Amino acid sequence: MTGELLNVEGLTKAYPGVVANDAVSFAIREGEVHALLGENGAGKSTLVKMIYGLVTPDSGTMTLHGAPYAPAEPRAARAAGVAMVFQHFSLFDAMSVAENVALGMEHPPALRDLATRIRDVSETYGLPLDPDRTVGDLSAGERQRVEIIRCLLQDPRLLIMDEPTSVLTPQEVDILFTTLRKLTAEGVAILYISHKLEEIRALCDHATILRLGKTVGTCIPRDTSARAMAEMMVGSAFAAPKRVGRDLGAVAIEVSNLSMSAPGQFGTALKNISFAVQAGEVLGIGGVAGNGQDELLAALSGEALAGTEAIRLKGEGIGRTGPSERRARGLLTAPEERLGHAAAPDMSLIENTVLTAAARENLMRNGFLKWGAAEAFTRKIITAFDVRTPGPGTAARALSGGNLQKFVIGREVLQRPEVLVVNQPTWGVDAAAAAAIRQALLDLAANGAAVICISQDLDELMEISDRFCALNEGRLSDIKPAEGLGVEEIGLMMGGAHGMEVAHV
Ligand SMILES: Nc1ncnc2c1ncn2[C@@H]1O[C@H](COP(=O)(O)OP(=O)(O)OP(=O)(O)O)[C@@H](O)[C@H]1O
Repeated sequence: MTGELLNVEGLTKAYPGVVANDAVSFAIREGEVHALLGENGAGKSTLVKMIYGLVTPDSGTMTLHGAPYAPAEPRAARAAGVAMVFQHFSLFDAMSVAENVALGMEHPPALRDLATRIRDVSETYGLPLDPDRTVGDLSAGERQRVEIIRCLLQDPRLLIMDEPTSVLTPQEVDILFTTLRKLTAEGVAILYISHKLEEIRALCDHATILRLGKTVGTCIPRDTSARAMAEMMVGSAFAAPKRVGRDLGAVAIEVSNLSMSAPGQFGTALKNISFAVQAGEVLGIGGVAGNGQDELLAALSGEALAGTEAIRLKGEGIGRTGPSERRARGLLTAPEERLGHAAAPDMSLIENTVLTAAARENLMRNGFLKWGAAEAFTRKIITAFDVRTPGPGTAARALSGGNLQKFVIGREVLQRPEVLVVNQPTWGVDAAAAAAIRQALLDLAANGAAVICISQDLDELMEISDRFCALNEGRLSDIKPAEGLGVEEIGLMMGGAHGMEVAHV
């Protein structure tokens, strides 16, 4: 089980203004879980895309099982035994699990045979999944299993996983890790990208660390602390977020008996939600994604309209007020999905700044854009939030995931909101940058803003929230002070709707 599987030698890939991978070398052995660590923009995705045939290196070589390996496209990589599970799943909601799996196969068997094979793989690897279910009805964890099973049906020798646990409940993470350990016991190697360092310590045998496109070191995660790994990534020490004592002011936002029907077949209805947040306070809303988080954010942002009095901003009913008017009045939001929703992929960062900041930052005059002012504000975001990019004219889609996330949050924080609502503010963001974003949210509250943080990351919520509640199937739990809240109590508040799943291994 210790033979070398993949050897990467001097891989280089440059994009305009940045060398994403600069002579990267490392090796993966059969049967090991190998972590790829690095801060946002370090070059992890670019490296795995080259291994999977999605990006062609400018120079460098790879060998797989000792033979030259240079996949021109993913199909060639798959044929050579390399599979990849992406961060964003490419599944069709209206189709069944088996139909979705068939779509990703070169030569799919008859659906009935495929369903049997899916059941077999699902049993063997402890990944509960019914091939006949409609994908739109599945939780994020179950959707991921569709992708994993699609990969396993190809009998891979190397499985690449890009941030696989960011959408999973703790129980689903356990199921996934059990599956991955089974695979490695059979000699499959796993290349694992994640910013969750404790998970890496629990799962991975070796780690390679990238910084600014170069390999800067390796470590044995089990023997290295999470902080030491984070500091190897950044190249220096960084501060954990600090809370300062805060005086709470008047109620800034109040939601009363907010009910809304589900926006579509696969959405979640909001049921009688009530809460109030004072100036200077951080309210944390936990829960597994898909329990009404997006719908609550849409109701607060004004993308979905409620009854006038269902949402009150500084005492005034705004439930039927549109997004621009709410922004003008100081209620700002940053949705979860950064590409497409929070940012337009093909537009530059400057244009993306204008999309949400035009009114509050005074970036328009007589219907014309004040380009200089927009560029200056964009530069301010880039500097204050350490967004790694060649410049403000870069298209949003060219940023690494974590850097775009820093931009999206920075753009709202710097507009001095009176109420800020964020959904998964540090999704895909490295440890140091996540600490900086959390600090920015705390600072905002310290300066008198009311902050509502919707997140699946319980550690994050405990770190910054004054009070905590959870969304479960569109209902909000009781709201409790975050300090001293135990894991068990939090579990009860989350309702366990998706948490009781047990792997039949
Ligand atoms: N298609 C592209 N066009 C231009 N620049 C790109 C492109 N893809 C990546 N880059 C740049 O290459 C660098 C490395 O990006 P990459 O996505 O590999 O980082 P990463 O380590 O995966 O980051 P994250 O943890 O944020 O996902 C970044 O500076 C990024 O902006």
